[in-house]
Amino acid sequence: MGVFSGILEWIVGTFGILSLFQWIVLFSVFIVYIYWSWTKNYGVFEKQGLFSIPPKLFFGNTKEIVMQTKAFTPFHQDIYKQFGERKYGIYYDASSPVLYIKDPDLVKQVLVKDFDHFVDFGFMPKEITEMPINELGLVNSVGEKWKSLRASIAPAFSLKNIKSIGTKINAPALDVIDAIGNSPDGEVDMEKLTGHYAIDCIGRIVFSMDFQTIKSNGNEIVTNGDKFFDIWRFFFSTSLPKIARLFNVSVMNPKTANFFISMSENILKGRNGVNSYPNDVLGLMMKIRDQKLDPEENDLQGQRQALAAKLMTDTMISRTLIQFFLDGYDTVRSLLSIVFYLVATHPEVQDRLMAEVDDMVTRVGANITGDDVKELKYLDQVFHESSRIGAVAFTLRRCTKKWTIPGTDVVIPEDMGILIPIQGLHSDPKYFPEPEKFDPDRFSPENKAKIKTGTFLPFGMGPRGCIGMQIAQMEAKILMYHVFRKFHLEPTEKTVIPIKWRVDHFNQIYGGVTL
Ligand code: HEM
Repeated sequence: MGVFSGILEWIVGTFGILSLFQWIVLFSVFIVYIYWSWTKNYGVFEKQGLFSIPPKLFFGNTKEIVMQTKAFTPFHQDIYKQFGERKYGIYYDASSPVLYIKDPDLVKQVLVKDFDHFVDFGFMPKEITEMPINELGLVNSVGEKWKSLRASIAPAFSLKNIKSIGTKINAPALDVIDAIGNSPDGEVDMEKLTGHYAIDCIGRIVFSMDFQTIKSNGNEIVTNGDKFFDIWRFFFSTSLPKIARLFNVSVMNPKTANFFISMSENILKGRNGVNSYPNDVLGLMMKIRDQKLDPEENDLQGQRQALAAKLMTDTMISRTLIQFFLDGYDTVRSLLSIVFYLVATHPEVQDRLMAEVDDMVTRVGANITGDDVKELKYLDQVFHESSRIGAVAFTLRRCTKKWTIPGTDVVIPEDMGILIPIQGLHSDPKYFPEPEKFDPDRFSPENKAKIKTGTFLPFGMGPRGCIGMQIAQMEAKILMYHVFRKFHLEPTEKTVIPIKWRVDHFNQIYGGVTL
């Protein structure tokens, strides 16, 4: 409603009250403009010899996703197959041609070697990325701003600086154990529970607070976290960025964004009054801001530390805090749901995993630390294999400096998107034989070394790879340890086997994960 009344206000404000004829002319011009701007790029790269999957009017190659007739994972696995043995080609994201890269060496080149040409994410057109209303931290930052921002907040995400992270996460993991134990019929919705766990981990790691999400079976944080993305806003803004910018339509649900902004600001205000630095991520960011970190001996690190202090304003701190909710909730919930689903449906894996966990229990009991986790080798294999099967479908970069596809004369212009098909690579039998099989031994120490670089990317790769990877892995592994220390999981009548994906969500299992 807001958009349409905005458009109407703008028209009336600009042109005054119009006659019916003028309305018809205006509407026709608008339709012709939309059609032209939508289709003007179709076929451009094909003339230079690149293969493409023929685009459908308005949808490009995304019709099944937009119409929700196919889930993200199988959709992207099929697209990957359609490119056959080609190393790259053109994929149409609605009206935009995107360079689709299949070859792992080229993937490495884009994400690491030639990173300077691909600094920005390509999930949103540049026009809307830079709108203040869409500015929610690192993910949305571009160019030099991103570089400085990432360098300044990196210490807050490193495990070295959160030494007690493992111990902190034991508390929410024990709450999960209680919730499973208290389930009256022995049936547990693991998807819901792992989501609550992800929120409580953020509370402990970032704020040293108990949000009590698990204990109270949900709260306002979960309700808002579930509403962060409005699909219509995303499609509207990415398909018609100029109009979205004109009418200030944000990609995120503004009420939800405001909820997290004011929550983060309030916690920070409360802390600013107290002259101490608790041992958590917020405490670390405050130390960076106040230049209270131990000085670095190395010159370069010292310079970075000084730069970080300059950038770490209160606004920056609260934006970074939101990042934890934005990126650390849904992702962790999805991955942990997949872990538990896959283990429950593969008893032989569960037996081996429980044997390893039991051995650790005799030594450390319920108080596992980050260092102990490193010794759980099979658990690590199970985690990696689950993240192969349950990875996000793709990641996107935007070309920030003209780039020539190696060995060709084809020039990729600034602002063009580059798609890295994570799920396609993970499901390619060339790199992962029998890809549909859940086989944690692919990641045994001897096999892991054989995995080709650029083919396994659950957290992306290179300077723009996932900054929360270590935290996410620790959260997942600690919970796996506690759950398999206490329980044996089995599918229920509700469990859909083999795995199927929901069409209305990026990465959730069809039928849920009731175990
Ligand atoms: C299982 C959990 C997670 C998965 C599978 C995941 C996956 C990813 C992927 C695939 C990317 C894109 C990387 C690329 O394109 O190279 C990414 C980026 C990012 N992730 Fe994660 N992530 C997870 C958890 C987290 C957590 C817990 C946080 C923060 C607390 C986080 C923060 C971020 C941020 C800030 C970026 C953007 C980095 C940048 O712009 O420089 N992620 N993540």
